[in-house]
Amino acid sequence: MTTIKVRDEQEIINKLASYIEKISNDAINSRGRFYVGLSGGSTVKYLCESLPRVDTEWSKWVLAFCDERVVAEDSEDSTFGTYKRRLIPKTGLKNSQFIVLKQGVTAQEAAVEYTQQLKIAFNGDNFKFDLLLLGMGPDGHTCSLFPGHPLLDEVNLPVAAITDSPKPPPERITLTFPVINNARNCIFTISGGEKADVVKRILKDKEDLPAGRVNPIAGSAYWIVDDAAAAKL
Ligand SMILES: O=C1O[C@H](COP(=O)(O)O)[C@@H](O)[C@H](O)[C@H]1O
Repeated sequence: MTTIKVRDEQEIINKLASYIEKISNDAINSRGRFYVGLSGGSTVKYLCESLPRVDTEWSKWVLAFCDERVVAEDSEDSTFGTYKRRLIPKTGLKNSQFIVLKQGVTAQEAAVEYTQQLKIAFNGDNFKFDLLLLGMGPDGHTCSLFPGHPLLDEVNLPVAAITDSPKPPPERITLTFPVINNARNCIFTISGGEKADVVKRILKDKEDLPAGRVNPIAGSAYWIVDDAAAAKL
């Protein structure tokens, strides 16, 4: 786990852009594709600012979601819907490069169908992302993996449904830890004083909270944290 302390949100955006540029170009040069997982919440804001600056071959990107809300695509809560409106027009990406949630089905059905789409994208069962772009809530959740939830211990399903998310909306799908910790790189972007406590609990006190379980077996985890969020380290 590497902690990168930066001054403010602008520096988070700068740092994120340079990491993404390097990781995407390394992946494209070595394997011809760049597999990336996106999160919702505050990560959207950082990616909408940093990705348009990245010098990369956009056509080689394959984009999935670390978690997604089971809502209509035109809902404010849809993570893909938000990227579609706010990010795609600012980059060379096309809608068709995103692996999106099937509409009009239950969370369980959506998780099964999403798994099928990932099998096609990865050409098999080994879902190895080059990069997962992660956020963390003030309770320590990441993706839609919440403290104390049984999904933290899911070892069989690569993508699981959750219908009792403590943070609305309640119905979501999420990658599980076997896939998260199979990634080559994970990057958290964390800002703001309201996250200072949980940042300390995880990075200093080593408390067992979901975001602290992100520890890729053969990869790297980076925490880009601004001064306010790092205040208690
Ligand atoms: O609900 C969610 O929350 C987390 C954290 O959000 P943040 O706004 O505190 O950064 C986010 O990473 C996840 O994708 C989202 O569905």
